[in-house]
Amino acid sequence: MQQVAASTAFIGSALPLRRAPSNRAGRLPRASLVCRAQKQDGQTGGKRLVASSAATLDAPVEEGYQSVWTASYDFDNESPELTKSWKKTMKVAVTGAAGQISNHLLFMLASGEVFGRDQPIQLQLLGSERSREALEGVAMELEDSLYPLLREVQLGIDPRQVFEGADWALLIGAKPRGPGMERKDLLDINGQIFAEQGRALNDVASRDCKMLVVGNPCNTNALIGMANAPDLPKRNWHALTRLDENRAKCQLALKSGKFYTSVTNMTIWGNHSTTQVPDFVNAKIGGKRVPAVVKDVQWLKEEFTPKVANRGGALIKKWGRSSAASTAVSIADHLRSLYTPTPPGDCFSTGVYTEGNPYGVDEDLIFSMPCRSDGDGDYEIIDDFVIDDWLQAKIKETEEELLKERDCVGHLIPGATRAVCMITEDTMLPGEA
Ligand SMILES: NC(=O)c1ccc[n+]([C@@H]2O[C@H](COP(=O)([O-])OP(=O)(O)OC[C@H]3O[C@@H](n4cnc5c(N)ncnc54)[C@H](O)[C@@H]3O)[C@@H](O)[C@H]2O)c1
Repeated sequence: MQQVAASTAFIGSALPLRRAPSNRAGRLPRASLVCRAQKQDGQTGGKRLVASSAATLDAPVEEGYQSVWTASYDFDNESPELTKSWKKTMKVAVTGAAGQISNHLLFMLASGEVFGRDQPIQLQLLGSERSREALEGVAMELEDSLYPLLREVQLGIDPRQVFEGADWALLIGAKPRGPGMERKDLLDINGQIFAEQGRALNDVASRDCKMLVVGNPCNTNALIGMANAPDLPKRNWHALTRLDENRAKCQLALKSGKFYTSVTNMTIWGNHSTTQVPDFVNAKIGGKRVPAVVKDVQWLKEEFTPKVANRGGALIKKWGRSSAASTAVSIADHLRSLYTPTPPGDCFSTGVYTEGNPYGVDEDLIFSMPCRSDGDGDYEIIDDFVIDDWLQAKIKETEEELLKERDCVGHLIPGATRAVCMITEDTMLPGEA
């Protein structure tokens, strides 16, 4: 018998979940709940365990202490060789965990199809006050799915607790644009969320934590998060543009009549907005440059680009809600691209910090660029893309939009020299109708 103890924190009244691996014989863990009270230790800054007792979920907690739900368990393991082959548990924090995108993504993460079938994970799920109940529902579904790699699930509404020790933070939760809300208001409202989450990650996440911002406007939210997390590596911040890349590949495959896997070296430049630039100049179909295969240059310039950039809005019109499944798939693709060596001559798109970029883009933005990886979780910007006049002008346009966005959120960026919002036009996000 091997004993494994794990602890999980839920602040509030929800039931924590945990999953110890079942062994080959299919035995499941025996779980027992223990309620603990913890208080911030004034001297060390760490948490000090002050009480531990079997208790009910409603047990009163002394003032100044936080109630922390801890699940600990024993389980029979007659197959130690199996667990020896597993990697160290990866802690993956997900925000907006009760939302539409997460509803698809969490199950992909727990199944092992993203980080690998030998990679146990712990999910640390952040919801908003309003989504507490829904979050518990999500957790119940995860528990019922019996994923052997899912070792533990933590639920909470305080980023400082949910991000504790995170190796990855998938920052999906954000407020949608309400009726009559202008883009600059959205930038401010969501920017505040990401400033707070950046500070929390800075304080409690793993020192090598990687962040993927999905919540819109994702490039500028990532910039705000990064600026508020000075102790974490800036290159570890990503903004999701993989959905746009996938959409672009789909359109080129449809136009050329070739299977989508033949579309390679496809990148999206710039902002995840309607100014994004799907790059058909460098993309290839069957190893040939796109314009050599799709000879209709007018279609490439005038139809392909807006089709990709407005795909989200078109989908909302048809379906009445925004893309969630394909976004979750693109998040999984994004993560896999960082853990799989990029084939020679190919690339993937991600919004990354522009410091030292080889394309002359302003050096203090989160900007989508062509990247490659050795499969170690890190990446490099590919420096030999051909930038013709058409591409140059388009890249400039999306860069200018991001510079304006940055000025609008100067009040959320420590040390920013400009905080003047000059956004008058109301550019849409790709997911807006
Ligand atoms: N980058 C991309 O390619 C891309 C694609 C699609 C959607 N998005 C964006 O992703 C975001 C989420 O989309 P969705 O469809 O899942 O939305 P959703 O409304 O279904 O879910 C969002 C969830 O986030 C929660 N939330 C709000 N503020 C929070 C906070 N401060 N902390 C934690 N949780 C919080 C909400 O309660 C809600 O449950 C939106 O901003 C959307 O625009 C980005």
